[in-house]
Amino acid sequence: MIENTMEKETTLFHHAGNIIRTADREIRILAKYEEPLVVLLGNVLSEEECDVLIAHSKDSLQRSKIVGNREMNELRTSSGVFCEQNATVAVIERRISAIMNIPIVHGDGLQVLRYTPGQEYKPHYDYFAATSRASANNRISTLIMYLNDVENGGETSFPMLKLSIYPNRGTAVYFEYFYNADHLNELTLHAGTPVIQGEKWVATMWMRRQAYRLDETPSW
Ligand SMILES: O=C(O)CCC(=O)C(=O)O
Ligand SMILES: [Fe+2]
Repeated sequence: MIENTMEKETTLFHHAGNIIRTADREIRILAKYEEPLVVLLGNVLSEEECDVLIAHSKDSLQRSKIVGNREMNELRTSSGVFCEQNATVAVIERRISAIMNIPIVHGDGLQVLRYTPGQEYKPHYDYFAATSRASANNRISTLIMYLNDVENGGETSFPMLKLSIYPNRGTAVYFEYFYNADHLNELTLHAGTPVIQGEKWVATMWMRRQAYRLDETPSW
């Protein structure tokens, strides 16, 4: 793709046109915020895939409670698990890799979060601070997939862009934050606003600059 002459920074999102054709699905581009790039995507997951991810994670959430490694912090009050591999997860990860245009071994793994009423994810960045050890192989892009329709609340909001994405089953939001101009990265501050009514389920993939996983069939 030919870059704009207006000193536009590089992007990984090289998809032209209205549709991203992956091996098994046509993803629709619904909306775009140009800089920092935030793209709303439709038809990312089928209803069945959403259900499989929720059911699969429900079990793991249950198990992690039994083991007692309950996670508690003020920033994020939802509960989350990294998905164990299965056939559906493998198919979804291949699709995610095509959308994000990065090999899946750069990914942290598919994390599923569940929010109940009152739960939220306060404003944060997905990348690590330059001073942290994790920043040696920092995150560069995010895909948040919405696994269910939420009755009320639970938007993903970008307060500095004054932009809110409402959770709709099967859709996703993509954004990236490896700009040379740091202020653009800082504009990707985002939050999962409190769920008011119903439950909210999302699956998130964070990509790293370099390979992160050892192979394509890790066990978390
Ligand atoms: O739940 C949301 O809308 C936001 C999730 C999020 O920011 C993340 O998983 O990094
Ligand atoms: Fe986030």
